[in-house]
Amino acid sequence: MKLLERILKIAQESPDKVVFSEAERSYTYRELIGMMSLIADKIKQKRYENEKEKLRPILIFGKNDFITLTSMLAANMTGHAYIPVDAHTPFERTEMIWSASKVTTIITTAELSEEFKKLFADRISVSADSIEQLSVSKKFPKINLDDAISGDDSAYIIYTSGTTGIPKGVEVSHDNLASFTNWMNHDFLQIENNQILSQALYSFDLSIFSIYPSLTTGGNLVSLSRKETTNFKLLFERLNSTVINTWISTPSFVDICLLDSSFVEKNHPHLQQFIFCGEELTVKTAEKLLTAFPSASIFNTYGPTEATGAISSVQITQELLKNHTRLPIGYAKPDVEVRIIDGEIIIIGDSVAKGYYENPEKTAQSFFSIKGKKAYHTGDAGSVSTDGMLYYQGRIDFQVKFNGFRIELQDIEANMQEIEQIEKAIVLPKFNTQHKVTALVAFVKTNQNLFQPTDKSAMRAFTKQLKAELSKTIMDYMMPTQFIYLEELPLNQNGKVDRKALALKMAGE
Ligand SMILES: Nc1ncnc2c1ncn2[C@@H]1O[C@H](COP(=O)(O)OP(=O)(O)OP(=O)(O)O)[C@@H](O)[C@H]1O
Repeated sequence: MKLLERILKIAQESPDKVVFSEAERSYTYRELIGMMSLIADKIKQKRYENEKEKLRPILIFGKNDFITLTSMLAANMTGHAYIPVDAHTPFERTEMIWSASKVTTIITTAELSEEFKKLFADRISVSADSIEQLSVSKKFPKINLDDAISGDDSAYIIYTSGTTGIPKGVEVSHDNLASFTNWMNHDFLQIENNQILSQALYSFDLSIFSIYPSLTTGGNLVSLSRKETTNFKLLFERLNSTVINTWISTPSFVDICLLDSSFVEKNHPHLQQFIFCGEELTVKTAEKLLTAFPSASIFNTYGPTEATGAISSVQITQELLKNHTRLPIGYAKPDVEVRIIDGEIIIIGDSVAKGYYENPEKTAQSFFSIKGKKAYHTGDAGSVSTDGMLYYQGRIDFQVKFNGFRIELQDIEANMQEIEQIEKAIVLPKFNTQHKVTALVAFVKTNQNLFQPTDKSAMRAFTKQLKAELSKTIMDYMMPTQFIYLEELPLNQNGKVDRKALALKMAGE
């Protein structure tokens, strides 16, 4: 059954059930289908020069809101893949994605500045006002899913930044997405009338953890706007006035929430599970979370965009926390095999995406096949235990040579985070003009109130103590040469620690 058919079935059975909640308004499954069919009609009215053009993906430029979500689904309904681009994406990056994807249809759901208006001269604009047209009729909309994507048709193309800075579009098929969705619906807690947090931008593949499991099980997406995620006061107002059962975010985002004393089980008794992906879940974050929410289940999941969301998961228990300094990333989902080849995690099977859109060269570098099955080089170092538990050991491209020694930067970070006074640490190499590493710089967020940022002598004393402590667990040649203390580590728009911003900071020092 197509994913959209599953969503339609739920909508027909429970049209008045709430499917999506924003701060100001909620929407029902009937409105979801109504809005999809309204946008699909607009797409169908577009004239194409030839049949090939007609099949090209649709770029959707908008915020995390109901009209953007329904535009994405309408694209799939009319047989197109969608390319989600967040409305806050800088113009140049948007232009790069627009030209790399060679799209002919663009849907915009947010207000556009003049330069964007010019770039998207030929666009379908969808505004929130159209929803009001639907409210007039209470009849269930007629909808035809004959043209909807299925099988190996592409569902979406998500552009990741890529190490070169030129965006690469990961092309994910309907069946990739169905495999992920089925796994999510079976391997985690099954909650009736699930209220699922939808916080990740649609342009980040963490968003599929919320969208598809929720829509295919009759859940409600509790959607946080950018205004809410970037404003502490608004964020906690919203969180404290909303019921959430399933939490999905990066570990860095939950770290922010844990800063507020209101983020505890007493105030959120319905929050039953936390699912993390996208970056390393540290022992510290997991411990704090289990202290704040002792009855909740915490899952660490792992996967790159190229393998559709996540491919492994494990519940983080007190027992695991006791026995590990670096948490495992779990057991592979049933239709995926993980092998470690030359220290690198290789993912094989149904989750592996189709490749990089319109980029055969880059596709050939990372995608290959093993015994007729699709396989992907993750670029992550890892190991597997005899019982199949997967361990992550950092990005291979985060390995550097310093004074002749091969050093894993994330290994230093993990050891620093073991130290009680350190919340989070990021270690970056400093290069000279010959691209040789000349120093290792550690950016450190300490526990609150350890010392005043202006108190240089307290800072020096702490650095000395820190080095002494660290020298018990890391080799001399791994010791960072410089320690920079920050009140907060910057996050990128996907809610992961922004290493690029830190590197720029370092260059400016
Ligand atoms: N549970 C986890 N623990 C440790 N690392 C993780 C975990 N989940 C994901 N990752 C890291 O995130 C990577 C996948 O992230 P994603 O697909 O978003 O691309 P990215 O490389 O971070 O982003 P971009 O290419 O846009 O810079 C994985 O390859 C892995 O390095």
